[in-house]
Amino acid sequence: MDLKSLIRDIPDFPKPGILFRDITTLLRDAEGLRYITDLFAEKCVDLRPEFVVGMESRGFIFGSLLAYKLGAGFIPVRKKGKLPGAVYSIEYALEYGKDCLEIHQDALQADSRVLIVDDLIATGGTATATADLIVKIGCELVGFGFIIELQDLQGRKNLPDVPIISLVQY
Ligand SMILES: Nc1ncnc2c1ncn2[C@@H]1O[C@H](COP(=O)(O)O)[C@@H](O)[C@H]1O
Ligand SMILES: O=P(O)(O)OP(=O)(O)O
Repeated sequence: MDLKSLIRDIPDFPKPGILFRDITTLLRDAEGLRYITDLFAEKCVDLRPEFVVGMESRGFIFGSLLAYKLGAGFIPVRKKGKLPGAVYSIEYALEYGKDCLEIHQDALQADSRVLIVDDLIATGGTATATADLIVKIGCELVGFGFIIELQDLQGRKNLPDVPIISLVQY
């Protein structure tokens, strides 16, 4: 399947100079959604995660689908102030700005096998920050999974040395 034809490019969003890779057009295509979910699961199954951690908000969509397929639990990492319980927080740099991510302190137990999932890796700042949270809790980071990888930005070079899976590269 030609996945790139299902991903819409929107120039200058959310600010000038950014070419936004819009996955909503992939999500609305039933065949494309099923195909990418099955492919993602096939590529990640050998990592045997007990939990998939997904970042707000597009990471929730693909992370949940993947967790379901792999028989794993799903844990949301959210933007500042969204989670109701006690949290661990971390600040991080985006391709277009700066933000803060949080995870519930009791969401994961030390030594759990965790796979981090987001829709896209650009600079790797979001994924690195999430990995720092996971490692701080004492979990075993088994890998990263992304639907899209922006290779020019070389984000994977900034990530810890674990398997990094991406399905569509630009
Ligand atoms: N070009 C982009 N299109 C869509 N989404 C993007 C783009 N660049 C970044 N994002 C979102 O930001 C994070 C990844 O950025 P990092 O620089 O790797 O931290 C990811 O959640 C994307 O949804
Ligand atoms: O649009 P979102 O919520 O997926 O967030 P971000 O652009 O920070 O990835």
